[in-house]
Amino acid sequence: MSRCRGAARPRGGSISRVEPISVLDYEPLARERMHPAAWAYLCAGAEDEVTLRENRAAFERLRLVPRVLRGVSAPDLRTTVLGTPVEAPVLVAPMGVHGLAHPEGECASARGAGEAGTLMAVSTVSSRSIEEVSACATGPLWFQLYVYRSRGLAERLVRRAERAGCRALVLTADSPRWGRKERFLRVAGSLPPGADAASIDSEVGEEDLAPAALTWEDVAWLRSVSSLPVVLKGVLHPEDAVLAVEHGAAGIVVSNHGGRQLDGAPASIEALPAVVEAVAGASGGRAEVYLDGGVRRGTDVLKALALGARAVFVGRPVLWGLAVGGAEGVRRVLGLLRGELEHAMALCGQASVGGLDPELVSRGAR
Ligand SMILES: Cc1cc2nc3c(=O)[nH]c(=O)nc-3n(C[C@H](O)[C@H](O)[C@H](O)COP(=O)(O)O)c2cc1C
Ligand SMILES: CC(C)CC(=O)C(=O)O
Repeated sequence: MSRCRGAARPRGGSISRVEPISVLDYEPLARERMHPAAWAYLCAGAEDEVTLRENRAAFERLRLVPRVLRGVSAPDLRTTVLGTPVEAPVLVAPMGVHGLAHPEGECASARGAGEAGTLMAVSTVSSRSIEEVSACATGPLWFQLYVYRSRGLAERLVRRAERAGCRALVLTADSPRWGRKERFLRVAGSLPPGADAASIDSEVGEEDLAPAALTWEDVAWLRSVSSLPVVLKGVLHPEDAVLAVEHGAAGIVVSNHGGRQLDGAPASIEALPAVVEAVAGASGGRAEVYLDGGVRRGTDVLKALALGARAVFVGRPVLWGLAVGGAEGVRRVLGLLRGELEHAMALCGQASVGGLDPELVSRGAR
């Protein structure tokens, strides 16, 4: 399979554009620039990639029902996430090893995100250390934490993230073991250069680096070792969302890890409404709910916001932009999504991203 997704793209015609005009235009350009094994790793979903495809299909099944004659000429996209202002509710998802896409790795992505006026979540398995990324960053950072069997490592990472100025800890909850990325396993046994995890210190052995089977007590543990807000990533069940709130999570990312963990899990946009409702009941609206998985268009962002997400995280497209144009490519990908969101809001008669009506979204034509 040559592409991450199989949707038809315009063929033939005499017009060739130098500049990509949508996020999806970056995908084939990125593929040309990346090592085949790195590309397979980036694209891969788990096993049959049912959930990977479903993330997109579920967005495409939803319809936006516009409101008219509302005099909206310049929608306001600005919002805050856990108190941090961002220019638009489109954030950079934590992803490992950006060095596979560009030699500057997360340093370039963090600059691109900052220049786009948004925040980036830095993965535990970043190609540049958290200190290096923080030194390059021009915008706010969160730190994504994988808790391995070595709790000492987790605590050291938390301290370093705090010292590096990260504003929240994103605890990934959906990975008690790594998903089987068969698309990658078929083409390569290992990753090409650029895949070293620079923040993992040399004090830990290979066996300490297996993921831990976490429990809710570990959320309480994380809160006890840091005063940073904790965001729980990888929640799909509304009862887990309630438990997250009860254990002190300040935010929840409704996510199936971009279809890379449990194949057969629901699309995140389908899981979102029930989680939003559960969190509203459990926290009185204090905990923020975010979504990731399959966001490729401004209209996807608008659907997620209307269904109750405060912001979305974008994964693979950021790495496509990074592979194509370094920091500038990341800025452009985020800028395209932002521009499309603004356009979609104007067409839907929506003046601001706060308090969008769920009625804006329908499951079929009215
Ligand atoms: C190459 C790659 C690496 C990833 N690494 C991490 C990671 O280190 N930690 C994590 O919590 N999620 C990781 N994810 C999952 C993303 O945070 C996010 O959930 C997913 O990419 C969103 O879906 P999208 O790619 O369709 O936008 C990774 C995803 C990809 C594609
Ligand atoms: C397997 C991990 C080390 C990185 C990750 O979360 C991912 O590639 O999806």
